[in-house]
Amino acid sequence: MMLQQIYPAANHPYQYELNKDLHFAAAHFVPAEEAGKCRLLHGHTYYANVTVAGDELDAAGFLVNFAVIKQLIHTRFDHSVLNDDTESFDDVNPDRFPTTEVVARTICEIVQKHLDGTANRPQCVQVYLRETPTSYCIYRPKRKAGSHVG
Ligand SMILES: Nc1nc2c(c(=O)[nH]1)N=C([C@H](O)[C@H](O)COP(=O)(O)OP(=O)(O)OP(=O)(O)O)CN2
Ligand SMILES: [Zn+2]
Repeated sequence: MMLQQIYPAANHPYQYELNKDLHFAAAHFVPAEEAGKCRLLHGHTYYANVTVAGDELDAAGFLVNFAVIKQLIHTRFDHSVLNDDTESFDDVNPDRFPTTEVVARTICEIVQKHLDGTANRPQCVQVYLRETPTSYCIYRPKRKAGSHVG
């Protein structure tokens, strides 16, 4: 069961906004000297809140099915070693190390890729990702020219 929590509001111009909480267990390491003990393989239960917004609903009256958001992320990352997911992460480029920041951005990108293929094309405007009881990151994609993100 998820802890019910109020998250920081995403700034966007849309009429509808939905939020999906989900969690997954995963191991990772951060291959940087600066990461200290986190250079060693260790695990977390990640708690994510994904925010999707838009003006148009689909044929079911959804912005996007909550279950689809969970399936996209949970199936991909639950009980995985993030560093082994070479489609999203690598151990050479810091912008692809599986840090909280990069994992949050990656979740947003995975969700947006799905949304871009839907008829109503809503936007993933925020991903809140908690890695430990004391550490979390919020990723908000920048507005793209010609879109309403942001
Ligand atoms: N900006 C970031 N800093 C750190 C990240 C990260 O992803 N982004 N990751 C780590 C470690 O992977 C670790 O899992 C989390 O670190 P930390 O919050 O320091 O964990 P602790 O439980 O030791 O923290 P307490 O303050 O004792 O609760 C490190 N930094
Ligand atoms: Zn960690």
